[in-house]
Amino acid sequence: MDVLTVTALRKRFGPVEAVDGVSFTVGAGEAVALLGPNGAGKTTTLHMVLGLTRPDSGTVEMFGHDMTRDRARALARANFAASYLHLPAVLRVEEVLTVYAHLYALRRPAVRVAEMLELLEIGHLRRQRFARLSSGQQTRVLLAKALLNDPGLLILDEPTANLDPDAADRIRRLLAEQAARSGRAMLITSHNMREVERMCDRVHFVSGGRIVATGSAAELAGAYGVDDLEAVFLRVARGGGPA
Ligand SMILES: Nc1ncnc2c1ncn2[C@@H]1O[C@H](COP(=O)(O)OP(=O)(O)OP(=O)(O)O)[C@@H](O)[C@H]1O
Repeated sequence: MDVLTVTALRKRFGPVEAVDGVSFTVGAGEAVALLGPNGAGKTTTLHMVLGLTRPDSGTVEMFGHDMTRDRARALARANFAASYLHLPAVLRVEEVLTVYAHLYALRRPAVRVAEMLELLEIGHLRRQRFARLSSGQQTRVLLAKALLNDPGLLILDEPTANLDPDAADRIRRLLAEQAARSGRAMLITSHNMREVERMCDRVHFVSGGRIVATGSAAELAGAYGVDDLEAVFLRVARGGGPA
């Protein structure tokens, strides 16, 4: 069953056709990546998926609910993390997570917050104000917030952008293990091709607001006659086609 169905999404900002007819699905337990050069339309697509940006046309259906008509129910089983999100800066880490645990109407908020502090290895930061954290520490708190409601669909805009290689590796493992165990679906954007190779079952290359290539990392490398996704990216970004 598909948890997310995106159909013919379009969004124009003035003269810029940011998203120009994007369609894809994410199945239960599937990890799907949107890749592409800066300005390709990935974040705009994610924001339309989340109902943060209203599409000019096209539809988004999440867990069978239409995003325009029934946003609250569509999003009840989803969550989102991005390094540009701002959590309440003056609150301490534990307080931030507690606010979200209540917003999500979790049954045992204190227990769940404690679990997330341990899972993301941020227990030692629980009394620090969010604004005072390093960017990598903030990323962990944002991921803790995104996992609080045990989402069936986790949407991540560059999930490890601020993390050191060791922390990024641990977070990738954590997300992949959790997804495998719970059947969680993920929709990810990333500029880290190895991350995508490791985490994602399917990749959509976006260029100029359109999906221009789709497949698993191995399928795409084969189609373009190159060794890995990084090389596919360079070919696609520079206007090259399959071999
Ligand atoms: N709110 C906005 N107002 C005007 N133009 C916008 C707005 N948001 C995005 N754009 C434009 O839409 C295009 C797509 O931007 P988007 O952020 O979706 O790209 P992206 O693929 O996520 O890029 P990056 O890899 O740099 O994050 C860009 O040309 C951008 O300047």
